Parts: sequence; structure tokens; C-alpha cells
Amino acid sequence: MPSRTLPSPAPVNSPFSSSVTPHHETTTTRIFPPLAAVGFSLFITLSICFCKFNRKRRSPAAVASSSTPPQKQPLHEFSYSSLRKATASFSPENRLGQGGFGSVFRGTLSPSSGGGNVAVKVMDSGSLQGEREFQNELFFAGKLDSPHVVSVIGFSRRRRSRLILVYELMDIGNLQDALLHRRSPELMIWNRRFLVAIDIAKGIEHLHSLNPCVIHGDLKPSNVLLDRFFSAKISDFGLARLKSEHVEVKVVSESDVVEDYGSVVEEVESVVTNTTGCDESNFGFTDQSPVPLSSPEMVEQVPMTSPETVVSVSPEMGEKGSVLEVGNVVRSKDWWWKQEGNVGRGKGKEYVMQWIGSEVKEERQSSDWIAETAEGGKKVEKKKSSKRLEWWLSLDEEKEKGKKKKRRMVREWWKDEYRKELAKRMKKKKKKKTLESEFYSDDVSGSVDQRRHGDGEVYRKKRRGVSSNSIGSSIDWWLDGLSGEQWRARRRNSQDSVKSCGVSSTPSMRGTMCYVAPECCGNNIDDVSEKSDVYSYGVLLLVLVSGRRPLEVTGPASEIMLRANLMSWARKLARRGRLGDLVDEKLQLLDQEQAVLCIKVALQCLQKSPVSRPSMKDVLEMLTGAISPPDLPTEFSPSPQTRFPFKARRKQNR
Ligand SMILES: Nc1ncnc2c1ncn2[C@@H]1O[C@H](COP(=O)(O)OP(=O)(O)OP(=O)(O)O)[C@@H](O)[C@H]1O
Repeated sequence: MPSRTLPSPAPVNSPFSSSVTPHHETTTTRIFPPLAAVGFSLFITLSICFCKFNRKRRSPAAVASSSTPPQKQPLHEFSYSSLRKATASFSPENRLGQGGFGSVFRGTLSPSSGGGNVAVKVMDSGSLQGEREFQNELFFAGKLDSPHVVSVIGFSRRRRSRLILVYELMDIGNLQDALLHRRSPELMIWNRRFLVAIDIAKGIEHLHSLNPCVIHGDLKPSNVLLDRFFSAKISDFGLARLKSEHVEVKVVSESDVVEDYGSVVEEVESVVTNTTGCDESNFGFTDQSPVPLSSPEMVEQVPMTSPETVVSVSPEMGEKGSVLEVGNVVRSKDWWWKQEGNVGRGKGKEYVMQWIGSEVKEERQSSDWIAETAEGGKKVEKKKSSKRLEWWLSLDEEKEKGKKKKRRMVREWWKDEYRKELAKRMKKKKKKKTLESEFYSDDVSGSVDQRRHGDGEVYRKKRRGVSSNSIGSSIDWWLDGLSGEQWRARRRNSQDSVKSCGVSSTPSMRGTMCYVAPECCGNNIDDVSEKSDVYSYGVLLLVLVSGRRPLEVTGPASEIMLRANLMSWARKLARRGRLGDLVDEKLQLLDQEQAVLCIKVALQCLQKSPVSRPSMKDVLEMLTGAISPPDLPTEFSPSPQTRFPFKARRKQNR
């Protein structure tokens, strides 16, 4: 008998183990290897294609890192018509607010679109910067999932130029309005504010705990939204970025900070000092003043005015409105550009000075600046700056000749002129309506009036009129975090355009004046780390405890001198052991110990060297009592001297 070879039993766990006949088995083994190879290579090809496609679509921030944070549920893509229906055709009555690059509307989704109340953010058309921020936001929205971060529900992309993002609705709105514009009496109760501080800390801590770490990059009260229970959530990821793996928090020595970055806030503070004429040791006027309207010869006829008229700026007087109306300057586009790329040492002050200077320049006819090309604008700038130089030089000569009295009169004259100019421009505002309407052309809102009324509160503030001596308030406005509904009425018409006007305050690519960490003001993008968010949180914490803006020019001269810069005021109080003085006097049911703890933590966060600042995790634990409260940082040295000429001269002259 011929011997038969028995088929070997199939292994028990083999996927191919079955009662198949040997014939089938032979066929399978013959067919499978080529099939598997084809399938495998197809899979590899598809994966490569997918990766390439994905990389192309990723935002610049995303490209910085090879890995991404954990994925959450995919975003829903809404049809444009469903969102239009939800917002009653983007009706002005439904407008919740206005960001730098778009309007936000309240909406109610139909059941077929998921139902519920939402906030719908519509990007203004034609803004490259806006589109970049929207894309960035969309990228992060798809990744972040935290109860302390405002959720993005979906988006609509009707046309390339008109992106729409759909968020969960935050009923109370932003913290800036609720706290600093006193819209929410609930925030007068200490515990509410403290819980808001904790919520924000949790939100930031969550971002920093992701791998790779997410840096928000623009933390400020207007980017914190409150729901109906006053739970705070972080919003606006337009400037957020992933921390690249190779970036480490740098050890920055005090001298590095002074040399390379300077402190924008200190610079701005110094500008305020210059502008208000309030000096640290001298309540009188400063020795220099911004550019006069015309030649100094005119000045001799101008009578002197009392210093008090300039420095006593009432708190709510025309807050913010004034700049909106008067900041009609071609140069602000230049400002914007510089701020985007490089706000180096001295620049912050320089820009504020430029702006203040522009306030007193001869008002140009609106039609002039509309028609002017970029080149034309530059020529005008050049002429003006050479005039300015001549003027400065002539001042120096005068100084040598001992004509100090004349110079004082120049200053007085300038201040007087500035006030007159503000008043004049407020009047002209009404006449400009027709002209402006040419630019309000997108279909979100049909007319200037509609849009303005949409900005309800702002509009009313503007109409109430701004007293001509609101220099300080104007600066407050400018430094407000500038999220504000207040400046965008102009910005939305003008972004990326040669007729850019108004002072663009918020988003540079690097953050917001007063909230931005010193290291973010240098050239090196790698200096920005999660510790930059910690710095901004420190400012925010002080704002919460004190109920004041980081830079506020209100009240009598002595007040301005002491308290204008919230951060340096806190440092001064710490040195004197009187931190309690910083706490908002209007707070009810105050827990003094908790409030002082918050200030101490804030001071830790505000240290100039990023590496000295605590991590957000430590901040949270300090605030919640999980770890012992911090010692006050040793860094309470007086503000470093800046190289800004006005200040330097002033010191020499003393
Ligand atoms: N989800 C939301 N729920 C309720 N209100 C919102 C919501 N999102 C935005 N808003 C309102 O719309 C305003 C504009 O928001 P947006 O994020 O566009 O700009 P911003 O962050 O204030 O300004 P910028 O973009 O210049 O920093 C907010 O200040 C807030 O009052």
C-alpha cells in the first residue's frame, strides 16, 4: 500500500483553521500571498497620500510639530443656509459681539441641524490675517475637548472667503465686559471671581498638559467667556500654537530681558507718564512732547494751561470711543505690520507715541486717505518724519540757548491742541457716515447704522460723546486688551488694506499689549513657551482681584502715578507688605486671605524670567490649596531704565 501522507492539522488559533479540504487549503495558500501583497501596498500608498494631503491642509501652527493632541469628535459641517436661518439672516439683533476678524451672532439651530442655542462666528471677508486665525482656530477646535475650553461644534465653508465657526453659546459673554464694564453685578461677589480664576487656570493647565503642549498665546479677559452659571471657559485659539518639541523654556537673565525685550508694559507706562505729563518725581509736565500740529513758531502765542486739566481723566468718560473716532491714521497699518512681526524693545512705546502723535496731526480729508496708495502714504510719512526731526533738532538748539520757557509753552500748546482736536473729530464723525458706508459692504449687515447699532453699547458710548480731555481714557482703550468691540468697527473695513485705519490693538501674531509676556516681544518665536501663558494669567489674575485694567489712567495725578500700571503697583505694594490695598474695594463677601493669595500667585507668574514662573499646574495647586502658598518672588527691583529718548532726556534734565 502506498503510504498516504496525512494532512497536518491546522493550528488551533490559526485564522485559517477550518474544516476545509486540502484542495481549498492549497488554493488559499496559492492565492493569498499575492493578494496580501497588493492589499498591503495599496494600504501603504493610501496612507502616504492621506498624510500628504493632511499636511498640506494643516495650519502653520500645526506644522510646527509632528504630532498632534488627542482627537475629539469630528466637527459638524453646517450648510450656510442652516446657519443663516439659525441667526435670522445674521440679524444685528442677534449680534453677540465683534472680534478682530469677524462678528459673532446668537443662533438657534433647527432640530434637523441638531437643535439648541449656539454662537456663530462669521469671518469678515477679504482678510488674510483673519483667515489664518480662523484656520488656526478650526485646527485647534478639532483637537481640544475640555469643560474649560469653549467648544466648537462645527463650521461652514460656503466660500473660501467666508468661513463660519459654530460654538457653544456662552450666555454671559466675555469676562472683559462682565468685569471691567460692570455688566455683571454677580462678579462683585468675591467667590465668583475666585472661581472664575480657578476655571481659567484649569483651562490653561489642560492646554499645557496636552502632548504636545498647546500654547494659547492671547490670554486676556475678552478671550474668557462665561456661561450662565459663571463658569469660565477659554476661547479664541486664533493665535494658539503647538509647542515644538525642541523648544525649551529658556533661562532668561534679568539683563537679557532688559536688553532684548524690555517690558512693553513698562514702556507703555512711561508713555502714559509722558502723555499725561505725570512724572514719577514731578507732577508737572514732561520735557518732551509729541509732534505738534504745525511749526513751533505758532506756539509762542499759545497760552499755558493748568497741568491738572490734562491729568485728571474721568474713569468712564468716553471710554474707548474716542480713539475709534480719531484713530484715522494711515500709519496704523504700518504699526500693525510691525507688531505682527517684531515688537522689539522700545517698539511698544514707539507705537503708542506714534499713535498719540497722530492724534494731534492735522486731520486729513477722508477722501485723501482713501485714494492714497501705499506708496503715496510712505511719501507723506517721510515728509512728516523729516519735519519732525527738524522740529526736534530746533528744540535742542533752543535748549542750548536756554529757551526752556518756550519749550514749556510748546508742550502746553500741544496738550491744548490735542484736546481741541479730539473734540473736533468727534463732531466730524457724523459727517463721515456716508463715506464709511462705502466700506460696509458685506452681506452680514447692510448698513453702517445697522452695524453700529449692532455694537449697541459701543455705539451708545460714542454717541454720548467723549470729552476732549480724555487722553488717558483713550490710552485705556488702546491698552484694554483691545478685544474690544470698540475698535473693530474700523478694523473690519480695513484689514490688510492700504486704507487701514484706527489703532489695531489686539492680535498681533504674538499677543495683546499688557497681557503679553516680555519674551514674546522679541524676534525669536522659539522664546514663546507655555510660560508666556503663565505670564498672561498673572496679569489676568491681578485684573480679577483688583477689578482694574492692567493699565488705567484715571483719577487725579497722584492716583495715576501710583496705580496706572497694575503690575508695578502690585510689586510696590508687595515691597511695602500691603498687598491688600490692591483688592477691589467694591467686592462683597471678600475673603482677604484668598485675595492676597491670588496676588502672590500672580506676582510669581509675572516674573520676567520665564523659567522662574511656576507651571500652570503649580499655579492651580497653589490656588486650590493643594500645595503651600508661594513666597513672594525676590524680583521686585525697580523698573529697568529704557532707552526711550523721552525718558532718558528727562532723567538727564533732572
Ligand atoms: N461662544 C460664544 N458665546 C457667547 N458670546 C461669544 C461667543 N464667542 C464670542 N462671543 C462674543 O463675541 C465677541 C467676539 O468674539 P471673538 O472671539 O470673535 O473676538 P475677541 O476674541 O473678543 O477679539 P479678538 O479676536 O480681536 O481677540 C466676544 O468678546 C464675546 O462677547
